[in-house]
Amino acid sequence: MDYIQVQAAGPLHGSVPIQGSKNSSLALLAASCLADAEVTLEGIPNIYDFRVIQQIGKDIGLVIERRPNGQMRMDPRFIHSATIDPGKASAYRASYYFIGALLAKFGKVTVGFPGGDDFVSRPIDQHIKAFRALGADVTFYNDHYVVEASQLRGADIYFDMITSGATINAMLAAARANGRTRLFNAAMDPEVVDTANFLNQLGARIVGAGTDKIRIEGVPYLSGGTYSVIPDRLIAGAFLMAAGIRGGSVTVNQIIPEHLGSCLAKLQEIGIELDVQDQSITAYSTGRLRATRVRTGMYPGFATDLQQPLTALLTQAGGKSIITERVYPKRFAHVHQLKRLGADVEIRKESAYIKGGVPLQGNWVHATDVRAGTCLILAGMAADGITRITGIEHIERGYEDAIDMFHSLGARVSRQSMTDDQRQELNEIRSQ
Ligand SMILES: CC(=O)N[C@H]1[C@@H](OP(=O)(O)OP(=O)(O)OC[C@H]2O[C@@H](n3ccc(=O)[nH]c3=O)[C@H](O)[C@@H]2O)O[C@H](CO)[C@@H](O)[C@@H]1O
Ligand SMILES: C=C(OP(=O)(O)O)C(=O)O
Repeated sequence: MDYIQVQAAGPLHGSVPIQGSKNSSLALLAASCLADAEVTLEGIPNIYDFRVIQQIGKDIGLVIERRPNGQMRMDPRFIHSATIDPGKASAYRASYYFIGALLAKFGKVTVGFPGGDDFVSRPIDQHIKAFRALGADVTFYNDHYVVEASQLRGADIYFDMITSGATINAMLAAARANGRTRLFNAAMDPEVVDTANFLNQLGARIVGAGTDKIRIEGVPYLSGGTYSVIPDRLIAGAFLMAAGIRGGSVTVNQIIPEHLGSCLAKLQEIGIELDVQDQSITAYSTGRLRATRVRTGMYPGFATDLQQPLTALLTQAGGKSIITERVYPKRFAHVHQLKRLGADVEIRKESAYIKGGVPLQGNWVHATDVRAGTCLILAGMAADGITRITGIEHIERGYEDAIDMFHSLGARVSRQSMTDDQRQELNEIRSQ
């Protein structure tokens, strides 16, 4: 088994190019099934979830060919099945997009329940509600569910809460439905806008993405084309935070700064200086940070996926910080690991109370999900001694090359193979 080893180093310096957005890529890869011709997607990161999609593609006849520089050729014309293997569907979260993407063409889609980061219960009732509103029947079985509609028809859909996944899925299904669909209380995330832009480039008629009301006129045909995925705002945010934890300067390149508005405001509040350019941001920090209060929220609020690296950062900010998690109120698995490094954090209801400025000490910790992984790498950079992080597979769900990226900034981060002695040490720790 491999683990990530992190040791304290001097200030970070350098710049990193930011990969294409994981969450947008997952939507675009499925959305390509809606096309009636070949599609080329650019900037798709080579991450674990993508490799699962490649296997699903093979099963259903979706041609997926990876070319150099993150370019993907997708040919949906040979899809012969809309049955997604439950095991593969459950290996990641966004497999639910195959329903929206295949329903109009096939009339019946079978798919396993979504997997992905298992930090809390993550219902899909709003996806189901949207499919039913569009005229589909949904039947649940033990390890999969079946969505059927002989003819999807446009409808007005009012989401009970703001959800990016259900907004995108409803948009996919409605793109080729009969008539007009209107989505109310829609998510405004850049990934929603990216999916709408992609579909519109293929000939879809989607208006209003990026606001809370989206109107979709269904079309009978979608052409092929070439499209570049947006950069990953969540990875960019985490690297800017890395500058704060050790001091120094970190530039994130090839990004869209507007996607990071609430994150940038918060980083400035805690004492990180920012130089924002058209497609890059540099964070400067002396390592002296101020405590703050943060509430996560759906876009343009502070992203729940940035809450974990921010928690690591705030363990080093003098004073008391409070992070309130409003999107997934129990998403605090990383806090238990931070405490193993000596962090003083207490969870009460949906909030983490952090006493900052407490020295951290290296230890074995486990990344339970992709963002917990980033949090622990950052915390390890601030800790004395060696921090060893297991659960690399979770980090690889989101990052193409996290270790090299941190390493290139001067961080002492490396991948190591576990020795027999270490395995025994870890077993002893886990049995305590
Ligand atoms: C693959 C992907 O894009 N994952 C992202 C996506 O997940 P995902 O699309 O699953 O998350 P949603 O935006 O749907 O969830 C937002 C909120 O709505 C709730 N909800 C959602 C759907 C539903 O049917 N019922 C329901 O109650 C959720 O529990 C959560 O409280 O957005 C999350 C919130 O920004 C991010 O953390 C994930 O990284
Ligand atoms: C929660 C996340 O991903 P997923 O929804 O794919 O599990 C994430 O990217 O932080």
